[in-house]
Amino acid sequence: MNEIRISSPDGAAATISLFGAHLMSWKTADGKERLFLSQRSALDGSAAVRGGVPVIFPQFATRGDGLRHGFARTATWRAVGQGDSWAELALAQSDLPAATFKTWPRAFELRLRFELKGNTLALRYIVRNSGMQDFQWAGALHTYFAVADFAQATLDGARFDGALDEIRPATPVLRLDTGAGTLQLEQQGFSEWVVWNPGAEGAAATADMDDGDFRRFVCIEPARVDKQVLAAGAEWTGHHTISLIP
Ligand SMILES: O=P(O)(O)OC[C@H]1O[C@H](O)[C@H](O)[C@@H](O)[C@@H]1O
Repeated sequence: MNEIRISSPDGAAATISLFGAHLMSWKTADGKERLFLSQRSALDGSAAVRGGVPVIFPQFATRGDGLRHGFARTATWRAVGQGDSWAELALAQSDLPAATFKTWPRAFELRLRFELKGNTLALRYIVRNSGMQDFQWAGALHTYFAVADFAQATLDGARFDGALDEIRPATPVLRLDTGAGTLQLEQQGFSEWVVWNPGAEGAAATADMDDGDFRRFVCIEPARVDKQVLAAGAEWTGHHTISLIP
């Protein structure tokens, strides 16, 4: 998979794949990897990457009759801008294979911008309706945070209680103690946080995950789980900003 690397002067670094505009790795300046990536994940473009930050569009999970979690995570995006510490990728309907376009025949453009500012990673997600008709879409930034031990990690001070798949209100700020530091998660523009971990049984039933992997991550996803209208010519912007805090 073609990848872009960005870094900040203090040594933070990130890797983004054009396949899915997928953030594969984010290391803070202390050299610690902050995202989980399954060692069993297909990394050849044959399936969505299991880990990192999958970009979900235009459907969340199975809430619709389109592809599970949409097509953006398995589409090949274009790099449209890059500096040392930032990169921007785009996907429009003309980038999709005809068979995929047929499943969702709308004129759109997505833009994903990744920027490192010291120990902060800023993601900006833009959805543009470039057509003449309104459309409905749902989406998310399905972030897999690496944790030292899922049973010990806390979110806003509370431990997780086994397998979970929760939709929570979009409070602007959450604090995740990963066991290797505290991350502050901020979102704007989305409607929910989805918090997911498959637990032992779910991990064992997931082909592209090791059985014990459920201990190594928690997904906390700024999301818009239900489809909402985006008017013809309109644009939506969402932000997900993650900071390692002292
Ligand atoms: O296996 P995937 O298609 O990547 O989906 C992984 C998970 O994504 C979200 O977090 C959903 O809330 C879960 O219900 C789903 O299992």
